[in-house]
Amino acid sequence: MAETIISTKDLHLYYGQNEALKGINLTLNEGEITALIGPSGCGKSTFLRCLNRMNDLIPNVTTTGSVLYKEQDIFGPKTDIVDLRKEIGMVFQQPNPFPFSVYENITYGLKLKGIKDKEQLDQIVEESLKAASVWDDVKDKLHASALNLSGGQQQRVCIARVLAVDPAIILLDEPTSALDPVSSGKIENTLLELKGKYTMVIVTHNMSQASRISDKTAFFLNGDLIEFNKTKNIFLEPQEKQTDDYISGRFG
Ligand SMILES: Nc1ncnc2c1ncn2[C@@H]1O[C@H](COP(=O)(O)OP(=O)(O)OP(=O)(O)O)[C@@H](O)[C@H]1O
Repeated sequence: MAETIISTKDLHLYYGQNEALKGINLTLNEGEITALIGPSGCGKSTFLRCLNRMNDLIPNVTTTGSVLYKEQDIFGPKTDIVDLRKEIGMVFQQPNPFPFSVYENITYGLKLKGIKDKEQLDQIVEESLKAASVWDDVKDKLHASALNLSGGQQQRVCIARVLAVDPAIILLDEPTSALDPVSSGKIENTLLELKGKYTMVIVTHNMSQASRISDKTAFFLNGDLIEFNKTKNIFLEPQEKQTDDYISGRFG
């Protein structure tokens, strides 16, 4: 039986008066990839950002309900946000490496964690870049600016940066939508290789991407979670008419 790693209970989120999430109950299992799908504006990114309290950075946001990570409510007083975001890392739509070298991008979070030993840093840099399948591309330019890499390479460096601090969960908000098909394919392969070791949640508009890489799929519509099931079931035998309409392109 797969173990639950994070679950939301009656999660509501309001931007001012606008209710963007309307009571979401969702349980994610360790080591699985879950795809969040649904038309634009239905709350996928908002939900994703709840999982590591990224919405705290947005003014005028009210959240009710709970997000239990390893059985503790992340909105509770015991949560250290910096630690939480190391354990639950995030990769964004636009590759956003820091304007430093590749090496410094990867060691940034490690130095914040107090790791200073050069040998240890070198080792984690190599391991993280290898795990993100970008080592061969960058091993000869570790000290050149990450901004000089291609978009796809930058995105894989961003994944390596998240991996370096040893997260449990990786949140990915449309990580390939700004990339060409070859780079997107490389990211997908990277995610498949990381599956099992990390729990991943990916927002995607690309139905074939969701069906290729995810174990489970959650379909959102207007702030509601309409259907959540094994990806195969969602795509082959959706239980709800709205899911069927969406995946067969009748709206959205
Ligand atoms: N920072 C914000 N301030 C105010 N309203 C917001 C903010 N971010 C999102 N919203 C609103 O919340 C709702 C859900 O948006 P969200 O970005 O979560 O949807 P989405 O499903 O991820 O959309 P997309 O697929 O276009 O990225 C929308 O009505 C959106 O306008």
